[in-house]
Amino acid sequence: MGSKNIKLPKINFSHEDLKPDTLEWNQVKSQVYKALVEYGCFEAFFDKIPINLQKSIFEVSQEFFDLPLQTKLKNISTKPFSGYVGQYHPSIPLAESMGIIDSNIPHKVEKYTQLLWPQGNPSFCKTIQSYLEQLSKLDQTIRRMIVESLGIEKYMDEHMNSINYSLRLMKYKEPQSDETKIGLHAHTDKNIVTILYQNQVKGLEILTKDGQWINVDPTPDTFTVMIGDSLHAWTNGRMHATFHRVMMRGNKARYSIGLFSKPKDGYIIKAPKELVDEDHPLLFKPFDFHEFLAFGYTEQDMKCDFSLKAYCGV
Ligand SMILES: O=C(O)CCC(=O)C(=O)O
Ligand SMILES: [Fe+2]
Repeated sequence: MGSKNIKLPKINFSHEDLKPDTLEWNQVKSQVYKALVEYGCFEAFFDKIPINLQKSIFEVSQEFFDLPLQTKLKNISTKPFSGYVGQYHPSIPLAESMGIIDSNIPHKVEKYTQLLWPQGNPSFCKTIQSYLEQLSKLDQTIRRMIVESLGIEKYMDEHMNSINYSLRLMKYKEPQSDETKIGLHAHTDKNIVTILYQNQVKGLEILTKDGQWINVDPTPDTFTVMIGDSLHAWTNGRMHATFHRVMMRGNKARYSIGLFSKPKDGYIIKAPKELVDEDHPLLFKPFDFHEFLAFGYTEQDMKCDFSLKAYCGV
């Protein structure tokens, strides 16, 4: 049941000088920590995406989804859920998505653009790159604050350098009836941190720890930040990984864009020893993210509520 009363915490990242060791930084950091322990999620007010980029990111996304199916299918990937996925599953026919993996690596976005538009599409390429460049600063600020809050600064460089970014464009068709239809089933993300942005069509819901679904209702300059399983594991359970889903209503298609920080190939996720003690026994055995990801799409995973626990719970 959706609850109308609870609202996600909203945190302002748009101070002029949000730099480590300032009063502003420490204030925002304590809000981030509190929100992530309590909800694993918050809304971030972030003004580094200029209005023209806020607009063009959805324009290029729509341009992509309007391509003929044959063209979209050129972006297929050997990694699960990474390339173009026409339908995640027959039970959620409204959803369609396109992943650009490791999009922070130079020339990756050029390569995807070239594949889809051999004649070139500089505005697609540039829009995706600028969006990634700006929004990844928010991801970095948040992860830095998390490491500081946990008092494990000696792992700062290792943690900051352990990730790559994937960007995923998503479209959910309008339900074409008065009913509410499922857009995406309830799940936790498997990566480190996810930052979601949507055109102004609502649909995202998150589950609170006490089992209430709350609607997320962002504005054009707010982004929804949530913790994935891998960061939950790395922090030995201190950061909550949020269950979320998409419910579609009304007569407008919903477009959303996800920025996913995720461990680099071969990086083993292992909670720092400083976070493990008698009161906080180790929750998960060390694991390889990409192997966990592959497990995530097996039948065994589909049957359990919390696949991380099934995969490597102690
Ligand atoms: O479209 C959204 O807002 C949510 C997407 C999502 O949860 C995901 O891709 O993991
Ligand atoms: Fe998700």
